[in-house]
Amino acid sequence: MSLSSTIMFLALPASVAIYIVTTLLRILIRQLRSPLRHLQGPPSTSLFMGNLREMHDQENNDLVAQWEKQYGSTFVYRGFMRGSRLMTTDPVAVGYIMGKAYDYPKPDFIKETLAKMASGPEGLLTVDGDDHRRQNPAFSTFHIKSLSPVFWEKAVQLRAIWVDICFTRQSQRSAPRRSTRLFRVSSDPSPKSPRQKGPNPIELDEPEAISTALPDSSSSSPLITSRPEIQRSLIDSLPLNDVGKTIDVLAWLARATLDVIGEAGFGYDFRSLEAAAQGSDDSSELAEAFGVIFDSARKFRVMTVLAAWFPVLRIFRRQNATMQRAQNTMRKIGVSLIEERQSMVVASQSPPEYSKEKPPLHDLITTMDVEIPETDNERRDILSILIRSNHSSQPSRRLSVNEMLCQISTFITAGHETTSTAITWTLYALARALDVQRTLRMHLRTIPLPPPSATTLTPETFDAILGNSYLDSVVRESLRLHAPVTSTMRVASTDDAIPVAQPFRDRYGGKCTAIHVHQGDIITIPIQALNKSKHVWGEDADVFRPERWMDETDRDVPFQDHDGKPGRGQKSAGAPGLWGNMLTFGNGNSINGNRSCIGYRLAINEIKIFLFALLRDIEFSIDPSIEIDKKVNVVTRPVVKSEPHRGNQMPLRLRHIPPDADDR
Ligand code: HEM
Repeated sequence: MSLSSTIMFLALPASVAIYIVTTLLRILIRQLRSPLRHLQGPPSTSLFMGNLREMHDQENNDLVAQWEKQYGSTFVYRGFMRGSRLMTTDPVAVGYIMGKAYDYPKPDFIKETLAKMASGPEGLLTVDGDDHRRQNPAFSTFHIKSLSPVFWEKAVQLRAIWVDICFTRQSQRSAPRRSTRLFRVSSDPSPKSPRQKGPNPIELDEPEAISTALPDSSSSSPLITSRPEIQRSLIDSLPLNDVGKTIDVLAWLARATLDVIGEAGFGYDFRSLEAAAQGSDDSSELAEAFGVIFDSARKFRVMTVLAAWFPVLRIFRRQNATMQRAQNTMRKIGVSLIEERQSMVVASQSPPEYSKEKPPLHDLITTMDVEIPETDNERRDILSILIRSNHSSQPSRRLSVNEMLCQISTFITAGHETTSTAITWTLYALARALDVQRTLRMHLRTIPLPPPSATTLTPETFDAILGNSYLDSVVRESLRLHAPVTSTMRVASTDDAIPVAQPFRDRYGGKCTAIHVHQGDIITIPIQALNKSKHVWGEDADVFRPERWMDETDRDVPFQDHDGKPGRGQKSAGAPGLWGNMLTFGNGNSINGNRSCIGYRLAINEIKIFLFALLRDIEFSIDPSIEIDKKVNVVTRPVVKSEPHRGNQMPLRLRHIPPDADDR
């Protein structure tokens, strides 16, 4: 071999080795320079994974609360390669970090996972700095209340399907299994999992124990129509069934909330409920495509983590043909939705009013419920409103087509499983607390239904539902105890000293009055642990007690939700949150970066309207021997502890309670 070919032969491995060594050195030096190394915290249990493995079960074993007890409110745990990561439950520190979203953005590996999870690199969830500053105002003009009929229609459709499965088809065995790859709702999509073989996600394996959720597809019941008047008139004449049936409510709710976000987000009919109710694989093209992308991104990939440190690895990522097809489909449908809305806006608004500026940033969240003028032929979905607002803003501030496309997938990613798990956890909490469920039902029954001929509820009825204080307390309490997003992460973009409410001790016993961080340090905000903190919520912080939100004596801290309504329920000052002084929907500061949830009002209204439709005359209970665990994969979903192989599920028993029956 000649000298030059020997050099060539050695050059590649040598450069790879140099690249790896320098990157590792860079990581090591950064860790050695980080002031976080002086903080106390649990010993690392693995060289490569630090404490990450034990953290996998943190929502079930109160790990953060235990660490907090041992090391105080501010401490470090170890991440990949044993890097120190800050964890703090100090309310001032959390408020400071969350309130400076542009100085403390999401770490790259989180943004990348979210982007891959279909929200795209240019959606609101993933953009930073000026792009975020420019995009965020576009979301300020949702008129959430005008979406109530959409929530009602889907809630009633779901209710009718459940009624059909549980009360009118009892003698019938389940329909044959059908294969669909859409929304397996499984936390373990490995090939060994029984779910992987392809049964319908809402069909469980033991028909005797848990009813398969699919009705006989050969006889499509009128109950699965989405026409509310037909459903309501049938509901009241249902037979009382004392035994009831058990179904996996999570899988059904995932479909219902997908349909909602399709309609409310961009006027698209996913037909996901309808398809499942008819036992068919034939849901919409977009639902299929999103399912492919979302399922694949949800899988934990070491490659994604490694690529955060070794960016060169990104070029080796394989994009298989199915994934490519799914992305093309999403793009094709997204572009046609945008074009259709754009031409409607141009037709209704000419010439465009370029002079109108967007509202100043600090008005954004507070204006979310503002009435916007709408003509009959204007669509009210979020995309249409976004396009109208885009059209009338200065050209330099407009969203590009790519950015619009990313918002479509952002709505689906951020607004669908968050809400379905929130409703699921609420039904679960109510199933475990039947007395609370009875009280809630009593309150819901005081809200009159319109005559059977009505196609939807009146604005007054929607107002009565959304303003019902017991329902509001139940939803707040459930979202406190069962936050669908249980933690979030930030990275320090500069060296900083984070203020704290409580001084804490470093590992040498020294007193610290601020948390010093170095650029690049990673921070975890333990949303669930903060929501359950005994310092804030009292000794019964772990208990589902909606009354805590109604009790005047509990409200000793003045606080306002971002929409100006009085914040309620906190015993002492907790971390400031967007809603109800809890971090379930994150938090932000309109001046230094607001990354709080733009969909929180939509989600709350949707949850309330679903609960109203489902709980008025159906009782939800759970077999007391079933233990439910939480499993985090971006969103925190339930699993049956003894059946981890079945993936995510929430088997609840449904019993019909006629309107005039005493439901005890
Ligand atoms: C119960 C339901 C929901 C929960 C618990 C929830 C929770 C959250 C949380 C915790 C954040 C902040 C994440 C962080 O700072 O790291 C967030 C952000 C966000 N949410 Fe939600 N969300 C819900 C429903 C929705 C809905 C229905 C939509 C859309 C229509 C939505 C859209 C978004 C978007 C776009 C962001 C990113 C905002 C930004 O970074 O500027 N969410 N959500």
